[in-house]
Amino acid sequence: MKVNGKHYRSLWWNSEKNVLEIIDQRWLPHDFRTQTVGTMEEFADAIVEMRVRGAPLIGATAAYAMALAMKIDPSNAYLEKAWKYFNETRPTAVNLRWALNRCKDALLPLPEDQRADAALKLAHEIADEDVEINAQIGRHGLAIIQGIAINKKPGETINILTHCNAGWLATVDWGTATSPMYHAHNAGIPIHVWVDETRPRNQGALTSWELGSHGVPHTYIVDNAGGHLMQHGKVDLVIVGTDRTTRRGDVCNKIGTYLKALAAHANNVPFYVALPSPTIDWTIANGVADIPIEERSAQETTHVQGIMPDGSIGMVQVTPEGTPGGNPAFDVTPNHLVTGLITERGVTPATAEGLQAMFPEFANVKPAAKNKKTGS
Ligand SMILES: CSC[C@@H](O)[C@@H](O)C(=O)COP(=O)(O)O
Repeated sequence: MKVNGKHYRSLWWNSEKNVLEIIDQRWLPHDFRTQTVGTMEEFADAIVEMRVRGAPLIGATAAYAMALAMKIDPSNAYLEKAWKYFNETRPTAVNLRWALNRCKDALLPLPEDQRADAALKLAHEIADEDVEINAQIGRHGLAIIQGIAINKKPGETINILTHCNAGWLATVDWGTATSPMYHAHNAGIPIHVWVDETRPRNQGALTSWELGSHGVPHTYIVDNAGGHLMQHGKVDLVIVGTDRTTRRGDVCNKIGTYLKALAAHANNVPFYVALPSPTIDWTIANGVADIPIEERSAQETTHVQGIMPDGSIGMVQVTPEGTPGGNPAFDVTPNHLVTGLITERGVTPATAEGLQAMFPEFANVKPAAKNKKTGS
């Protein structure tokens, strides 16, 4: 996607310096800063501190992290150590484990002297695949938006609500939930996006920045406005992303998504979830019982970052001194509240049968004994 007229992915390989470059998302939307990531600690920190964030981007970053690990030490022991080290960075987005497993499975059979090159090649492949997957999600999501447009008057705007940032910043490019929006906008369909602010980290500000850069009309709203807008017919559909989808179609996404799904259900508003297949955890069915929910620092709830009167980026406290804050970062929306899952292969009902029909190669994955704390 474009930033000040220049095309960027959310991460890219700098072949002159032989390092990964990322956008440090902690400073957005106020400042566009890029950063090179060249050590194991920098990779882990980038994920933990949410310099990179969003399930698919976390997965792609982890693949580059494994490439670095293999450059440092291509032994089996270091491969296992790196897998464990990075797998513990964030617990909920299953794309992290998916990417680490894919790297491990591909690298273990290789002789050690081939692993560093193979790992880097694989990381590039995972990043490129993510872009293609998200473009496909956009094409399938576009068909849904076109279906809604048919029932509108010519030129009438379609209002879409989204939560968090499941945009190009959360992926390598296009985004998941935003990809149908970009495709619809590019196709000349008049859309307008209600952007939930998404407390406590305000990922909605990232979504607003993205949509604004691409010229997509949007309005930033407080998290609690969605139900009211739906009651008054001001939302035609909801599209959100997901960090982990179970094999029966329960979806785990940024905290507050569940409330949007409940409101959508009560108001007959279609509620779609856009996801690349690496976000599906085929080993679990019941998302509420089995998906590990990340609990982040209370400071993310008691403080808010923004532009200070002197133009610098600063943090202000919004609660009385010493107020305890609770910060579960994700929630689970049960499958019966989901109208459909928009995947790279098409749109499927959020059911075990629907997902298995779309991805038959995973039909026989065995349920794993789970460690709910780590999801592994
Ligand atoms: C395409 S991204 C889907 C999800 O990862 C996104 O909606 C989300 O919840 C991101 O959470 P974050 O905590 O900002 O990493």
